[in-house]
Amino acid sequence: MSGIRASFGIERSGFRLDVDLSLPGQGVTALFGHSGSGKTTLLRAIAGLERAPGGYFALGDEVWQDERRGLFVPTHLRPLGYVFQEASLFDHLSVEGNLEFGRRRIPEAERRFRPAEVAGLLGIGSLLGRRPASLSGGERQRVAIARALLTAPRLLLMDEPLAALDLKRKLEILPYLERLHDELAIPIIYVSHAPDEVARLADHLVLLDAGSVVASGPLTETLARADLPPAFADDAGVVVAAVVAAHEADDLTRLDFAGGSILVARRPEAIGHRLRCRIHARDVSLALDKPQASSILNVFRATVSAIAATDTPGQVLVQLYVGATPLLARITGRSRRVLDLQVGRGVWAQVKAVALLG
Ligand SMILES: Nc1ncnc2c1ncn2[C@@H]1O[C@H](COP(=O)(O)OP(=O)(O)OP(=O)(O)O)[C@@H](O)[C@H]1O
Repeated sequence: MSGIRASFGIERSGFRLDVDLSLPGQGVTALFGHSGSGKTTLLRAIAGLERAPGGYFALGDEVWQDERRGLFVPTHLRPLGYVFQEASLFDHLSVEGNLEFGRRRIPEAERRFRPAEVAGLLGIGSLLGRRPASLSGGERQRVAIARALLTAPRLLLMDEPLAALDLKRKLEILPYLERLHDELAIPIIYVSHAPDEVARLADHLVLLDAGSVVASGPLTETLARADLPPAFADDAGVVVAAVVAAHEADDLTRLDFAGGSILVARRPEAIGHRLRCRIHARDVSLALDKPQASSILNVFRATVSAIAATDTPGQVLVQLYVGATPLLARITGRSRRVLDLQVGRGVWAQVKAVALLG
């Protein structure tokens, strides 16, 4: 399958969704934006639950909607799975009954997974005899995802599937979502307003603001942009793909990335394990000379590639490259002047904190 095309103009009182997107046909695409930016409306339009003149949607060469040709496949005939914030399970059926319901919705010839396989993937094999009312929020959500998968979807839509869960349940379910990502060849469109969730799971990122797309591109590249609207600069930071390279003395682990390595507090993962790290722009500071006596372990030679204003008076966002890896640093306008930072200039970047995303 090649990519996904989605083009919608949907008018509401005081709000207009206006998007024309080309998305990859595999991996996780995150729709990210503030409350009211139109994420759910876009997901509903993709599902065929919102209809407006001129709408177009295609998954590879399967066109589900092309209003100009009078084509509109109704939601129940679209091979998609939709997982909501709150799992809507049938309480009168056991977990197994709920899964069976999903499987029976489609003809035998179209079934792609066996219930045992899906139950294994989502770690719910021991829950099959239970009633949904006796499950935790995280378990219910895993059952809802399993049921959606048994309908053999060609596309999985997830609307803040973790938002109703507390942190402990969120952390419990994230590895299962990662497994979906790694083991299934089903594209997932994932709505979230939690930056860490997006940083951990997504491959492609769409930023929505007031119904419009302000950026759409590969996750690492898009997060590293210094020119995003100020509303997104507040929480600016990059995601770096790294691999566990060595466990060192002093309870440290060394992670290698394209262009360097970074030391973090000792990790349990084996050498060779891949991890994503998030480095916030506010945790990166810059110097012209290599800092000699510093408590900060991670200092990199870097080259300034862009400088942009933020909406915080007196602060700028600096994009730099450490080898092939971009970083962002949020510094004051005064520091920029004192250091005479210009595009192309070599600097030393000190990274004060690294968040490991598992
Ligand atoms: N049924 C509706 N009728 C009229 N306006 C609506 C309807 N549903 C949503 N809206 C409006 O459309 C806009 C976008 O809403 P939407 O739910 O898509 O945003 P969102 O980004 O998903 O927000 P959140 O993160 O809070 O879920 C909002 O201004 C909302 O008030």
